[in-house]
Amino acid sequence: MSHYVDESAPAFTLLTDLASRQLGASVVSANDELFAQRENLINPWAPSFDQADFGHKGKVYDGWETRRRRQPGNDWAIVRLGTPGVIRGVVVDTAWFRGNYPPFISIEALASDAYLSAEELATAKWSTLVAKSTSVGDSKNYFQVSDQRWWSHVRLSIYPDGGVARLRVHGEVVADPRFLSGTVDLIAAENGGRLVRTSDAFYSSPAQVIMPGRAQNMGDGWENARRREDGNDFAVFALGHRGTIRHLEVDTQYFVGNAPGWARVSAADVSDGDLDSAVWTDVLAKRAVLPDTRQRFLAEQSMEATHVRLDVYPDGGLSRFRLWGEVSDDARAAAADCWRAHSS
Ligand SMILES: NC(=O)NC(NC(N)=O)C(=O)[O-]
Repeated sequence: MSHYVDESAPAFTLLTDLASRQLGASVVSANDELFAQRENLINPWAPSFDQADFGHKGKVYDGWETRRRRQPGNDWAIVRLGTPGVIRGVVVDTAWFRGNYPPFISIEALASDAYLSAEELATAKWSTLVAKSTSVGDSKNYFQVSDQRWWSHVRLSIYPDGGVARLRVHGEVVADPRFLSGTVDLIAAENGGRLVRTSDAFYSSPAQVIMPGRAQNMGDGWENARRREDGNDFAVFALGHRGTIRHLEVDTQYFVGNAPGWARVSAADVSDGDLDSAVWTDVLAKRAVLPDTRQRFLAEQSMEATHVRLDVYPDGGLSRFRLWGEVSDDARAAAADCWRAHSS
């Protein structure tokens, strides 16, 4: 599940993929999927292709593919996002679809805090985020979005038919404030936590360690390269909302021969936005950690924080990182304002 970083891609691709299966998204419905199943659209890994792989219905593709259309109209698929969010850009990846990609696509969205059925979605009111636009085959097609509202579902339309390997919907999580009460994971992507800096994401990105649930394998965590120079690897995360950390989880499961020897977690209140002058305070002083073990620690400091820095020594990977605590009252009020202000 490697989270490769493409330096030439637009900046919005560094934001959370709200449509990823890793975040809990699903492909609710599609009008056709004869050649290849719609669920492939949201696989977190890069699309693959096997020249020799044919099934009963034709060439096997790692994507969503409809039949050749013989009637007027167009094909579509609907994705329920893993969490609601403001969408900053969309990637329609037609990897491996060369003679069967859709020449045009469009993206619409809707916002609902209900669990809408496929039937309800079919008759719902959709807003256009990307008007009908050209797409090319075997490529990542990037579309910037400037709308400021939050959305819960997107509809990808393809004209007239064809195949799309992946749909990535990048943006900022807008957490439902009703679920920010009590003890929550302040760094969880589903609560708005996000990676802002890292020393090295050679094999896979630290953005994965804040995804929901347990890691499925080593590829579902953060793995840097073997460090051959001085220093140590690190990742800096913004918490979804300012809060007080009470206990932490440093989970090295699946990292058997490549777990860090030691880890340290420090926190800062960067409410002024100046990360470069942040003053970091240890919430977990540097300590030895075990391989392949979910380790829980009490926070050594009670302080309000907006950002957290995870240092690993000298290098090494983690599968999950959790920071349990309470969102501060003013941050929860701000989240409620954001939920209301951005709703459509
Ligand atoms: N070689 C193909 O990909 N052909 C067809 N698609 C599949 N999946 O077989 C088609 O017509 O698009």
